[in-house]
Amino acid sequence: MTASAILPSVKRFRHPFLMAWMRACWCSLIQRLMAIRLLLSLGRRLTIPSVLGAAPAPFRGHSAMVLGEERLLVLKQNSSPDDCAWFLEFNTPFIKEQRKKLGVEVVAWSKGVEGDCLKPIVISGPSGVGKGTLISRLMKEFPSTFGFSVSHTTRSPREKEKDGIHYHFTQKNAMEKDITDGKFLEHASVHGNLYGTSIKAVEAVMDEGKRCILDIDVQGAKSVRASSIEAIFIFICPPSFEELEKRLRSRGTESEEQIQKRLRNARAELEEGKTSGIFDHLLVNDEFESCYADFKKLLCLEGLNAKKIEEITSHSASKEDGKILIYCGATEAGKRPSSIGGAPGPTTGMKIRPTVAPGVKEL
Ligand SMILES: Nc1ncnc2c1ncn2[C@@H]1O[C@H](COP(=O)(O)OP(=O)(O)OP(=O)(O)O)[C@@H](O)[C@H]1O
Ligand SMILES: Nc1nc2c(ncn2[C@@H]2O[C@H](COP(=O)(O)O)[C@@H](O)[C@H]2O)c(=O)[nH]1
Repeated sequence: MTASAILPSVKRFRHPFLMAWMRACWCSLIQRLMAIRLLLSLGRRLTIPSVLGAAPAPFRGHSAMVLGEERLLVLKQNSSPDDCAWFLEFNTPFIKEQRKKLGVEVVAWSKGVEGDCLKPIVISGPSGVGKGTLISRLMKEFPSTFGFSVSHTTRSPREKEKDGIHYHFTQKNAMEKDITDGKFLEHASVHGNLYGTSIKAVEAVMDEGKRCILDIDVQGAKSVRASSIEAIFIFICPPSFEELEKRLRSRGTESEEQIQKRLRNARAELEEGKTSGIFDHLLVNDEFESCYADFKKLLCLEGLNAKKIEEITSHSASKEDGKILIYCGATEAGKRPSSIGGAPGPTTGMKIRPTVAPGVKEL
């Protein structure tokens, strides 16, 4: 029996985060009864929130603790290290923004990702400038360092494109539903089709311990910039508009109508890429080898400069089966928590340590 099965009987007494916790987790009967008692004791009319984000698979057995006034840390029992820590956010900046935007109560899941992951890399630029070529080369040279975030799109596959590798090819209705359900980090209508980065796509790369690369358009880059994800934003420019057109035509994958549309959009994208302030770096892809060398230099420098997670002093939490998960709390009052990001993406900076006995441990 899932927690949602008991919801009708307590609908008069609703509390956003407790109800979402009960609905989303498979809690034990005792936990459910305790939660109902708590709800009854609240004695006021509250609302059931919409649950956003890619939720953990249903699980039995967990421990949980409230972190500050923003989120709940849920530790799944008997799960692999890359799937044991989840955050249910109920009052983070993202939640406040969504609440305002959607006009309803919301909570959101964010998966806890172990380690001090290096910042994801967002690459944008007009169609045909060579983003894909640069990324392929990088992935080929450093296959265990970088991982590509496989986007969803409603456009038809090109001849050599494979589902799940180049894109997740999907239908508009299905993608729109997933967007409404909060499963996407960002999405945009590009050249007449829907494109988007699912939270799962980014998590899949992080679960492999790799640095995530996103090839997305300028609108998508703007959305990621506005989110809590800390990434490096790179805009690729062509040496000239004529050369861009030449490359787009020589690729031979678009109809004349599509080429015209992409070239029209390129003018606006180039303008925005250069002037909007979204991008940390602009790279001109003129001679390929020299551009690729600059691209690598830039990533290497950023890697060295990547902000280290601060030392952790506050929260800690226990997990059964001989493992303790230590949550990175704020170091000083007023400083932001040292775990990074959060819904609509994963929360990085978790530290999971094996130990001889379960129990809460101070660092
Ligand atoms: N520096 C370069 N000089 C000449 N040709 C290039 C260069 N870089 C890439 N190309 C070629 O330009 C064409 C477009 O490149 P690519 O497909 O990588 O562009 P893209 O930016 O990923 O496009 P889209 O946004 O449509 O996916 C390809 O045929 C590629 O081989
Ligand atoms: N906002 C997003 N834009 C995306 C995503 N995946 C790809 N793109 C951009 O779309 C255009 C066209 O791509 P094509 O494969 O049809 O040539 C290109 O600029 C990509 O950067 C995404 O997930 N979100």
